[in-house]
Parts: sequence; C-alpha cells; structure tokens
Amino acid sequence: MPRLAANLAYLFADRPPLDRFGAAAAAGFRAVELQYPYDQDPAAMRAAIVRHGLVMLGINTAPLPGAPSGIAGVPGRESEFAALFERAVSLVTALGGRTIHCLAGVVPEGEREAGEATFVENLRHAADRAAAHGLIILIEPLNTVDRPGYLLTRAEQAAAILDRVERANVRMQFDFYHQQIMGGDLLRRFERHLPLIGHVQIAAVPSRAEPDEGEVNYAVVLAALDRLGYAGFVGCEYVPRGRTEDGLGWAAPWGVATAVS
Ligand SMILES: O=C(O)[C@H](O)C(=O)CO
Ligand SMILES: [Mg+2]
Repeated sequence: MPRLAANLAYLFADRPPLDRFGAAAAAGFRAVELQYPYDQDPAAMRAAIVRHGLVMLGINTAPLPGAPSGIAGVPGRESEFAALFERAVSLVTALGGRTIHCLAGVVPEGEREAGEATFVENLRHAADRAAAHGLIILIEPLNTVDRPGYLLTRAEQAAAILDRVERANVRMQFDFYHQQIMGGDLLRRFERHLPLIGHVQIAAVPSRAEPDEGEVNYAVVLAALDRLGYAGFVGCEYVPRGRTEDGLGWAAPWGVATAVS
C-alpha cells in the first residue's frame, strides 16, 4: 500500500511550522517532507519529528534572492551552489532526513546546453559529498506553466541527465502533477523511469488541489505504484481547498484520516 508523506510547506500550512508535525501525525501521515525550513530551529524540528514518530524525508536547496528556483544548472554560479548544497547537507542531517532536492534554476533559451552541462557537473560533486552522509540527491522536472524558463521540465530529460551524472545516489523526483502537464501518459512514463525514481509527489491537475479532482485518476495511479513495485513514500504536495483535515477523504483508503470535527 502506498505510504503517504505530508509536504508541510503545503499541508497544515494554517498552523505555525512547528505545529504541523503533530497535525500530520494525528491525521495518520507517517512521514513528512519540508521544502525550505531554513528559518526554523533544526533542534526544535528534530524534537517534533521524534516526538510524533515521523520519518523525515527531504528538503530542497535554499532559494536565493533573484533565483527562487535554484542555481544548480546556472553556469557561473558553481561555487554558490556548492555553498548552498553544504547548507542543505547540514540542515537535513540535523533533521535526520534522507534527501536533498537540488533545484536546477531558470536558464535562458540559448544557454540550456551549457546549463545542462553545469547541472551534471554540480550534481557529480554534490553526489560525492552526499555519499559521505548517506544522503540521496533528487532532481525534479517542473512544468513550464508554473515555472517558465526552468531548466529541467520532463522526466525524459531528467533520465538523460542522470545517465550523464553516473552516480547511484542521484535520482529523479517524479511529481505526477508536473509530468501530467508536461506530456501526460503518466503510467507508461513512470514505469519506464522507475529504476531512476527516488521519490514521488502528487496533486490534482490543473488545480494543484487535493488529488481527488481534475484530469488524473489518483486511485488508479496509487494502485499502479503498488503493482509496479514502487517502495518509497508518496509526497502529498498539494494546495488544500480549505482546512487540510477537511480534504483528506481521498486518503482514507491509504491510512490517512478525515477530519472528525
Ligand atoms: O514545486 C514542486 O513540485 C517541487 O516539489 C519543489 O519542491 C519546488 O519548489
Ligand atoms: Mg514537486
């Protein structure tokens, strides 16, 4: 059965950050992912994770002023990326987490080949650093509607990058929301890339709300993940229509509870 993880940048976001861990555990989530928890106290977050018996998954590399979508694939910013990555390693290690999503960044049309080469080199260096801590690096293709100009947009492109990086601890984060927008054919593409996939995320398309509406049938998708042998967590990275608890009906078959009040 798919194991659901709460993305606490999106879910329970009506609460202060430290209160979201308990809310996720109370709803039945067994794991959490955090995105950008750089302004929070790592020891307090770790204590909350342990207190609520949660598995801590991953964080993202931090955004920079003028570069909210990262710089891992931006030529000329390699030393800044190395520093960003070290910061992510320290934080995720303090949280007891497992993965760092390295955001590639926005790269102008004429520089995308150079951007990919930079991304590959940066990922190789980062992978070697990550290996020393037993960490996995994730790269995630994002859709061009929400992120115009983002370097990494399709699962096929991510697979080609991973092929060039040649490091087993660098893997693809397959977000069904983004990949539906960038070509669809979700189950075939997921299966084709499964050996490279390190994490999965879901949200309705096109609303990015609870995965119980829109053009993707997530009951079918989640059953397929099981059938195909995906053993990782499924990150719930959606924007709740209202209170998170009130929209969890879709997750009841997967062990997460709906609101009682
Ligand atoms: O937006 C997404 O889908 C990502 O998972 C992310 O972390 C980039 O902000
Ligand atoms: Mg995502």
